[in-house]
Amino acid sequence: MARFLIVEARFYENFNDMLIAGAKAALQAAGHEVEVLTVPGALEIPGAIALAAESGEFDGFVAIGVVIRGETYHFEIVAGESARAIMALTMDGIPIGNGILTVENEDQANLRADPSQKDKGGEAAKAALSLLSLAERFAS
Ligand SMILES: Nc1c(NC[C@H](O)[C@H](O)[C@H](O)CO)[nH]c(=O)[nH]c1=O
Ligand SMILES: CC(=O)[C@@H](O)COP(=O)(O)O
Repeated sequence: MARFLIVEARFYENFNDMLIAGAKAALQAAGHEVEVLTVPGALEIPGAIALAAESGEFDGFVAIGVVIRGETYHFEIVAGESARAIMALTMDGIPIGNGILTVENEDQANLRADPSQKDKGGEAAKAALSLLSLAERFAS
């Protein structure tokens, strides 16, 4: 059994609840323990994962959030920088599944968040599980 931390940016509650349900279901179906940590926005997710990884309390992470395009360049910053920083942590060997939706509107978010439709939360959890298996396989 491994310990997973879901780090969620609680910006759009209803979509987050669905993404978290999908992620939890996938992790618990695989027999793992899950905790959820909440941060304000997607830009805070990588920093929170870095701090939690440093603690050594968790074996893997799932980033959950929703970024919906607004009127300004802010969308590109939040979507791009959160993904870039998560990728940087992954390249340091931290198993992370990225379940941050970056969408044009709420309809797109709903379709992707719903566990009975695209289930992107579950997909991100499975990606984290896959990276954790690789980390264990290649551990020296
Ligand atoms: N616009 C969205 C944000 N913006 C907030 C930032 O993530 C961050 O919390 C703020 O800039 C303070 O550092 N966050 C989301 O998760 N989703 C958005 O659509
Ligand atoms: C992530 C975004 O683009 C959005 O939440 C911010 O909206 P705006 O660009 O209209 O300030």
